[in-house]
Amino acid sequence: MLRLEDAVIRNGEFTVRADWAVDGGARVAVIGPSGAGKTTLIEAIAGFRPLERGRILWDGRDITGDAPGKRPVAMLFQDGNLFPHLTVAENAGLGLRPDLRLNAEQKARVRAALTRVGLAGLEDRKPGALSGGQQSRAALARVLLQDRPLLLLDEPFAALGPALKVEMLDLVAALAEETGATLLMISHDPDDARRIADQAILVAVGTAHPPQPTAALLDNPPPALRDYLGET
Ligand SMILES: Nc1ncnc2c1ncn2[C@@H]1O[C@H](COP(=O)(O)OP(=O)(O)OP(=O)(O)O)[C@@H](O)[C@H]1O
Repeated sequence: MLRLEDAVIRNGEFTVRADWAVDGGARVAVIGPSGAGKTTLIEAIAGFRPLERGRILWDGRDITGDAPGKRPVAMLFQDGNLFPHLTVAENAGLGLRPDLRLNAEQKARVRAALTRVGLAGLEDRKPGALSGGQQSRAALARVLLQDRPLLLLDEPFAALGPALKVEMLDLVAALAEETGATLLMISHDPDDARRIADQAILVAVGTAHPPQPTAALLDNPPPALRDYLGET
C-alpha cells in the first residue's frame, strides 16, 4: 500500500497537498487540469522532490527520506529515456544493472522481457532504428526488469497514435496484472483513464484528492474537472 500522510509538496510558489492511500496492486489514473500539480505529485513519490510536510509510506515503511534509487519505484516517461548509442538489449538491461555487466542468467532475463513486450529479434537495434511504439516497448522492458512494486507513468504514450496508444495501455495493464505492481498513471485523456484504471486521483486547486472510482468521477465530474474536460 502506498500512503501519503498529510503531505505538502512544493514546486516554486505552488504547493499540492495529499492525504490518502492507494491499495497494493491498484491501477490508478492521475487526472486534472494543466498545471494542477500532477507531475509534482508523481515526482515527490519517486523521490525527485522533497516533501515540505508529511510522510510517504510504502507497506508501512517510511520512505520519505529515501533517495529515488532506494524507493520501490520504477518510472516511465514519455520519451522513454532511451540512450541512442545503446542497443535495445542494453537499454533494457540497464533496468537490471546500470553498469551492464550482466551474467548469462541476467542476459536471459533481458531476452525474456524483450520477448514479453514484443521486441524479440530487435535486441541489437539502436533506438533510432525503432518505431515510436517499439521505443515505448523497449522502455517498458527496462521498467519490467527493474522489478519494482510501484510503477509511475507520466503520460507515457501521449506521442503515439490512438491505436498504438491503446495497444500500449493494454500491455501495461497486463504487465501490472502479471507482476502485481501498483500503477499510478498521469493522463490527459479520460478514455485512457477509463481503459486502464478503475480508480482515479483528481489533482485540482492545490489538492490531490483521494482515489475514487474512475467511471463515477468522469461521469459526474466536479466543476474543476468539468471545465478541464470541456463539458461546461
Ligand atoms: N520550475 C518551476 N518553478 C516554479 N513553479 C513551477 C515550476 N515548474 C512547475 N511549476 C508550477 O507548479 C505547478 C504544477 O506543475 P505540474 O507540472 O506538477 O503540473 P501538471 O498538473 O503536471 O501540469 P501538466 O498537465 O500541464 O503537465 C504549475 O502551476 C507550475 O506553474
